[in-house]
Amino acid sequence: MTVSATYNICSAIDFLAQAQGKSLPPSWTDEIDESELAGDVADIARVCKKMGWAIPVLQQSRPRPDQLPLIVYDKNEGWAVVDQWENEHQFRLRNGGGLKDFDDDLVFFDMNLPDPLQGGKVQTARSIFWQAIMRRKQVLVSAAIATIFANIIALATSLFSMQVFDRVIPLASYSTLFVLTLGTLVALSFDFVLRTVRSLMIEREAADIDFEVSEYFFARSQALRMDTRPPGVGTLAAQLRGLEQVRSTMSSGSLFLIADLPFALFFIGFIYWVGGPVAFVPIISLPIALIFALILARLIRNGTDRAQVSGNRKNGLLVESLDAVETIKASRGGWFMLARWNRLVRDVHHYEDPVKRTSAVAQSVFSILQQVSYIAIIAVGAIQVGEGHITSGALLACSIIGGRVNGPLIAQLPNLIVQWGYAKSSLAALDSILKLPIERSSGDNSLRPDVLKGPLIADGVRFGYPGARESLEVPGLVIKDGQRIAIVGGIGSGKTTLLRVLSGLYSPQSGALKLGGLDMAQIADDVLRKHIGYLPQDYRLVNGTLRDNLLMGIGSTDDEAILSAASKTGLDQTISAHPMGLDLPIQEGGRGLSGGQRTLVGLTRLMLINPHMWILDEPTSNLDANSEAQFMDLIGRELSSDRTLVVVTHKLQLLNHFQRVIVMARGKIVADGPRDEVLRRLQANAANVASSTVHPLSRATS
Ligand SMILES: Nc1ncnc2c1ncn2[C@@H]1O[C@H](COP(=O)(O)OP(=O)(O)OP(=O)(O)O)[C@@H](O)[C@H]1O
Repeated sequence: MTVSATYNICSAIDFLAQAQGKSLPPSWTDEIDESELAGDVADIARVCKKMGWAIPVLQQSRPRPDQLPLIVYDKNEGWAVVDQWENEHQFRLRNGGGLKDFDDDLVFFDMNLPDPLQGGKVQTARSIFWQAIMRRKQVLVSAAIATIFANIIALATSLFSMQVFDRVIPLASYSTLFVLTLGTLVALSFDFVLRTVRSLMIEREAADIDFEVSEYFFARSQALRMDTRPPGVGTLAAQLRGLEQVRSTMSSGSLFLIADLPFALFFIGFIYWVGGPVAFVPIISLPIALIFALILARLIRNGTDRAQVSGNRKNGLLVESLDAVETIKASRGGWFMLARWNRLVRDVHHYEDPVKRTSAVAQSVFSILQQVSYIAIIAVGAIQVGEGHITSGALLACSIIGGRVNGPLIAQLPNLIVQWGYAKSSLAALDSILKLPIERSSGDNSLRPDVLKGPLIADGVRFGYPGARESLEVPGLVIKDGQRIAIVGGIGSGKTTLLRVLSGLYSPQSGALKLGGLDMAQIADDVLRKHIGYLPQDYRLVNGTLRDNLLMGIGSTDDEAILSAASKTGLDQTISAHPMGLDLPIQEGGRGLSGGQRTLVGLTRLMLINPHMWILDEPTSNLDANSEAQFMDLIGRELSSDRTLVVVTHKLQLLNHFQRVIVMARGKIVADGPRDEVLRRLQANAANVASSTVHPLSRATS
């Protein structure tokens, strides 16, 4: 053993996830109780079982180079991840690149970690639910077996009544009654246990399925490509909330009725056995009920779809009006928003009311059907008893079991169908989210170079926002390592769009972006984000503490490092001014800090990440003169000369800090070169329009 770079099983799995380019939930190890691990080779199976992952495959032979990375267990030293063969006898380890000797006692595991996005394959919402259900086949089979037994036991009460009527009452045989009563009670307790166990099993699995499916959809919504994201955030959120509808339909008690449906045939068979022609009643009434159910499902389909769409838009409007309440109040837009709200509420009712009416009528029809079928069983049964074909006990048994066929199933069918109608509409809305393209996969195929150096080149790049005219056209742009570039231009000239595309957040519709000679679209997301730090114009914070916001996506960093970075950006004043310091609470929507303070948070984050390339969108627009001077000082002193800096600014006085200036107009680069040369051209243009009061930049670029 050359280097003893071993970890416990959890950190080895973390390293493997890194090697496979998959991201595990940050707190996944919280689910593992250390005391459940024995510190032996079986720990890997214990962890996987606990996490619900596939049990890793034991590698039987000496690993081939193409099979790496693998998790390796050494009985003396514990767990590690081997990345590649270094030579015939040694492996290179994942962390720090240490070496490990190969020996026959090492145990290798091929572990396929789950990817929340399953490789980004487009699926339907239905198939995602279905896969999650099928992964729990064993539980479902057990539940089905419990259902079979519970339904067979259900015959006990009817057989009991039959025996009491036919044997006990005529002969006053109380000892028989005692035995029968006891036997039936025992059968009923079995029935109770089986049904309870079945409910608990299904509920537990439904919770697991919910966890798995909602994780998938949340991850998917986060991974949506920024440029193709639907503009309505509230509407999108409401579409995603459709999951709740599907889940509640799935886990509702009504689902058990579906499981019980096949037993209706079994019960009809029983009625035929006990009551002969009495069975014709449920044989006729059951299909009638099912046909009514299908008609109801068709009738409400359109209504649930439209009510769902209007409901989602209503939610979108609600989110928007609460988010933009300041603007709405300041511009007295309350009535305008209220009018839109009322229209949407009316729409929802317009589509929902027919669904409710149809379902109410269906409920009455089904209730009548139930009663008619009961009366018919008694009537037909009475004739059979009268003619001596069956006993009155048999008639009683038939009426009890007839109630099972026509009872809860028929009574709840309309409700279940309406629920299912909404669930189907929700699934369709979820499908429309699944059809949206997602960011580059972080899976196995992404490139994860150890060193990412070299110019950022935009070649024939074109980008347009959905539904908008082309916003950006860059035939050729080269940003070399270490350059300090300022981007200027009039309002709406495409500066922000250029930064979004250069930072890899928005993918161009055509052309290519190359970073260090690699196609940027191929570089793994986490590698790219570490290399390129982007500070948007309006830096938003998320609910949590200031520390959460500073460290989101960075991992654990000690407070000393945070405070040191904060002192460089000027955020330290905000931290020290608040009694809770780094634990200063940030409210939902990122409220709690001023615009300037938010920018400082973003800058401090970048200081902590220290990316190779800094792309900043108007970083000083919210800052006062002091903070601006501190910022310029920061980029002058703290940013080493190999760091690249691309900054959009409207402030001409900042240009002194940059060597190169790019001028944009109408989505195109209209000037690009050394600062002084470009400034001379801008000033010449400005002189031409000296009489105008328009800002020289906007004039020069128009
Ligand atoms: N999310 C969006 N959806 C549709 N069009 C957009 C979107 N964002 C920007 N645009 C359009 O793209 C064009 C360029 O916008 P961009 O934000 O890049 O301009 P800018 O130069 O950064 O402006 P400013 O100086 O005002 O920040 C504008 O015409 C704008 O209308």
